[in-house]
Amino acid sequence: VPYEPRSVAASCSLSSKETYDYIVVGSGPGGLPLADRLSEAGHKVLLLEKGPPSSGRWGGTMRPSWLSGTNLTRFDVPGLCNQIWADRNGIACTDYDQLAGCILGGGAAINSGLYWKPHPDDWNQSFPLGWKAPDMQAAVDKVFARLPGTTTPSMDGKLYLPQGYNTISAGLSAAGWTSIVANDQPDKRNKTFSHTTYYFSGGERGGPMATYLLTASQRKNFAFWTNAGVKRVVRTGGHVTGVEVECGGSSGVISLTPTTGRVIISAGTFGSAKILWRSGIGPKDQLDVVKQSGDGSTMVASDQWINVPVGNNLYDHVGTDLEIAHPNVVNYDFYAAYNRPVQSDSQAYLNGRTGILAQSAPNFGPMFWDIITGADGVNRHLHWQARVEGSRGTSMTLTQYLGTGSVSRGRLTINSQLKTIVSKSPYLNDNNDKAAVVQGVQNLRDALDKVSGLTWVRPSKSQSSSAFVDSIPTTPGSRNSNHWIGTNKMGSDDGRSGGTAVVDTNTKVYGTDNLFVVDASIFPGHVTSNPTAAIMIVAEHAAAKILALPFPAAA
Ligand SMILES: Cc1cc2nc3c(=O)[nH]c(=O)nc-3n(C[C@H](O)[C@H](O)[C@H](O)COP(=O)(O)OP(=O)(O)OC[C@H]3O[C@@H](n4cnc5c(N)ncnc54)[C@H](O)[C@@H]3O)c2cc1C
Repeated sequence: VPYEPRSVAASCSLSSKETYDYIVVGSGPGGLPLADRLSEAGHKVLLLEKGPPSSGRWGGTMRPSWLSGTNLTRFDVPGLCNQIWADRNGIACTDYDQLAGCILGGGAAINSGLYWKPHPDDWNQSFPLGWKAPDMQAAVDKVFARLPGTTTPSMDGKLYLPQGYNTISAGLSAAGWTSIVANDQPDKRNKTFSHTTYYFSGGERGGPMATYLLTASQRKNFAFWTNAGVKRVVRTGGHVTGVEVECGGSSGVISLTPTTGRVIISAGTFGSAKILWRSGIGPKDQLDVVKQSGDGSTMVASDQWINVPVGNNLYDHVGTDLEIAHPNVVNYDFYAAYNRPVQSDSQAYLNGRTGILAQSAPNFGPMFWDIITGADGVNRHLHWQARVEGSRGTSMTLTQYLGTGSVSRGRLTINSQLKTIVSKSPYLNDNNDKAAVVQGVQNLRDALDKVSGLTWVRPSKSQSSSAFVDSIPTTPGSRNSNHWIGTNKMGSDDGRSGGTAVVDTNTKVYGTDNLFVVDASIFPGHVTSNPTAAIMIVAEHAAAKILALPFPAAA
């Protein structure tokens, strides 16, 4: 029943004649802050989520037997996050060729919870005017006031199995890299290292589902439905009047408040592009594919199509995995913790939210950073994350992400089964991007060279950094980081007239007057580190901009 404060989502009600001031599509780190801020401002808001509930708080039920009788699911326990690699049935979206969460919370229900205040360059290098670092500070503060994050997720304040962290950080320190508290010093991301910051709280995942969604759900002017997927927006020219929703095997149209209603699409880098294409918004070649698909007979007429470059500007952190081994490193079997947990560990977690299972699998840390200035004068940011995982019992994998400053881009397209496809890989299409990755690998090898007892597994001692980087294919299968951005790029260069942008600097889709996109898909370029915090910050900033926008005059 809509409009009652609730602890679980209502089921969809397609015959409802209710109208809404805002319909927010998608409950990831983009959609949840929006839904909260818009309802906080007194508007009548409906949040539509395609997937099922995740966290026990919201009625989720997927749990191993040792969580029976609790209100916890696999999504709530940080140490069980690796389960996504073992079993993603009913959790991952099936209509993309890449991994994404189609579940309440989106990526924030299934990810490892790594959580970073962005470096000023993250905004300044690629975001448009109005979205530079000083403009974003208020939104940064709002997000971190709601969700401060922690470097010690276990409720006893201890870090468990820190041997890997200690080994690598001692090596970096000896090589002159500096220890920082990452979220206290977001501008220090050059030859620095820190403990891992998570958005977890109370020993559980928490995150936007336990903050923004919680406050929204307490308002009578807020409703949310799970298992309710949006097929397309319904529009007349540039004015959206509602959304077509599919749930429980049927479909129907949920309408906006006439004239002043608005739709915010926050369905993620793949999902938001797909909804736009199905709504007749995108490049002609992609709309032609939709026209030929099962959607064709009910698709908006071609003279109503809005030609903007949806799907271009696709990017993801370029992942490059190195592996070392060291006798001090202690491995923990997080996969076994699902069905056969070490009794003392599961009890510690259940009794007081303490121990190794309050930390993300597979035991991350340290995190470290490097900035490489390219021959083109651009500063490229490298984020490194170490985790206890690899081919040996004493291995650690050191993953390098190339983010801020990278200029390579790919393309997302849609096929006739309406599945989104990464048709042009976005990794290392630019020589200076590649040179930064190679230099970063070399800098790390130099830094860890003197660590006594450390063995390089990958690359081997004899392989050059350049040959090593060349040996890894530049395909999503070998390089993806699951940090996809960019398909609905934000900018002031209107994509209808040869520009690169799909949404303007108020996040409104060009050619429409009440359709917005707010999620990772609007990022013009990447940020330095794992993007969840940055996406929430973008959502806070967008909420303020959208709330300040005047409504169109009544016809
Ligand atoms: C395995 C994994 C690990 C990761 N680890 C980290 C990490 O540790 N730290 C970090 O910062 N980032 C991490 N990320 C990345 C991060 O989770 C994503 O960048 C982020 O969730 C994207 O946010 P979003 O709001 O743009 O989209 P999403 O989180 O993808 O949310 C989109 C939501 O929209 C819903 N949706 C889609 N289509 C429709 C539709 N048609 N109708 C209704 N609803 C729809 C989806 O079900 C989903 O809930 C990870 C990602 C993955 C997959």
